[in-house]
Amino acid sequence: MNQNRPIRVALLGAGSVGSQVARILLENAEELAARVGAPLLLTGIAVRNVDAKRDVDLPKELFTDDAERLILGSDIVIELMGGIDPAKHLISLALSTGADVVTANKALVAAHGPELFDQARRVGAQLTYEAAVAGAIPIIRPLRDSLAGDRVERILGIVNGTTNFILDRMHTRGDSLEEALRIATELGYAEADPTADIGGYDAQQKAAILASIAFHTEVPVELVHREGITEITIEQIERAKAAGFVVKLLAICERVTGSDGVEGISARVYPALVDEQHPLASVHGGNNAVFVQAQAAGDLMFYGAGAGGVETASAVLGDLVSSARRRVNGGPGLGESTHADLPVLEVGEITTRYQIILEVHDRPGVLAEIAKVFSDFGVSVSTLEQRSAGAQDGAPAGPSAESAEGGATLVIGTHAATERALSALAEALAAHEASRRVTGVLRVEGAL
Ligand SMILES: NC(=O)c1ccc[n+]([C@@H]2O[C@H](COP(=O)([O-])OP(=O)(O)OC[C@H]3O[C@@H](n4cnc5c(N)ncnc54)[C@H](O)[C@@H]3O)[C@@H](O)[C@H]2O)c1
Ligand SMILES: N[C@@H](CCO)C(=O)O
Ligand code: NA
Repeated sequence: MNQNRPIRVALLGAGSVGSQVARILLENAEELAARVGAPLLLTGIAVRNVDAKRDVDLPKELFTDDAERLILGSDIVIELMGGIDPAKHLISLALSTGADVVTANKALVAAHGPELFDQARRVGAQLTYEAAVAGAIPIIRPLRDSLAGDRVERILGIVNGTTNFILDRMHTRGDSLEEALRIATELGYAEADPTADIGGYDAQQKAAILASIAFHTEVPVELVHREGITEITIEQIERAKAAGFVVKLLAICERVTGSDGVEGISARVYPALVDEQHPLASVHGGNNAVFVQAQAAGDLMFYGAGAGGVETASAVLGDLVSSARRRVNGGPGLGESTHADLPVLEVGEITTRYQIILEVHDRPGVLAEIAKVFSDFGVSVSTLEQRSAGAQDGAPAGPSAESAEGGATLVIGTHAATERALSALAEALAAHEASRRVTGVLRVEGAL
């Protein structure tokens, strides 16, 4: 029998995630109490509209539209409303009373994490956010605790379920981006405004959070280079497939040395070609995976559901149990360490590889002219494939209508070079009089 007083838990938000958290809290109350050493008492659920119809049947008397009142007197506040306002104010209010806070709000943690962590530290409270990155997959805690004695070198993550679902559908079924997004939204993966997903903003926030923890450095979200998937075409996907690649939206966080020899870090998000043999290539649907390379541990892969209400509720409840145990047993709150304070280098400084698909005039000397552009920019070609108009390569459409009148398509893979040199090269190729059209420029990541 449990002798400890109940832990008072307030829930803010009862949407996809919040309603599942409430359901599990109520259904598994006995088991959770046994694990914590005290009952977890759900004191209320703050929502916008108490009468709204919900997918999960929860006791009506728990609902309130007065979040501030609910927070006062709580031991732990779970924020699952999303957005910056009023979530930030409410979390700050909760921390000011000494309550621990659990949140899944990556937008808030990425933009205002440091000030909230500071506030938590000052009052000896704990602010945890396992669900904010890669949903159900344990990744925050492994990076912060399990790998705290190692040196993380690189993280390569598929951290947005919506875009992974879309790219996977485009790759495996030839769906359009719009059609695949519609289904991802129905499945509850997409953000309220799906621009956050397809524009890469959600992954950018997650990359900022991952890089901050992995490299013990505050990484402001605006220093994370971001490109979304809105420009990706079925043609690019098919070309990638024919060349043995898949297109994935990657969050990449790594230690890098800048051109001036300064050690720093890079955090960036963009769609990239991944070799079909790479473990990240087999991450399908709305799943996420985070591939971590650490000095002593070597390669680690964390894989599972990165989105979805009930799956994400698992991560929220894990944080809740952690805070509740601390309430029962005492001890300091988990804190963030930012002692390394490494500079975040601009994307131009990083080294990567490109695959460029270029439609050129099919006439003598074109290859030599194109090769000269590469050498002018100091970029070396690693693979070159030329396809004449109408060649069967498994790719649809391929050469444009124009190229049927005597054009050819070049698929050029580069060796590693700086992003600055590669992007200047791609621009010069597009402007070159031998070229008709650049149909695709994608980085190649995840060398095997
Ligand atoms: N859905 C997922 O798969 C997923 C996965 C990981 C993280 N997250 C994060 O979890 C959080 C919640 O996501 P969700 O999908 O459950 O959202 P949702 O839109 O389904 O639910 C939001 C809930 O918050 C309430 N709410 C919003 N603004 C409010 C306000 N001003 N006052 C009172 N109540 C308010 C709404 O009434 C609703 O009950 C977000 O931060 C999201 O980024 C979601
Ligand atoms: N919209 C997000 C939800 C999980 O953070 C995604 O698709 O991954
Ligand atoms: Na997680």
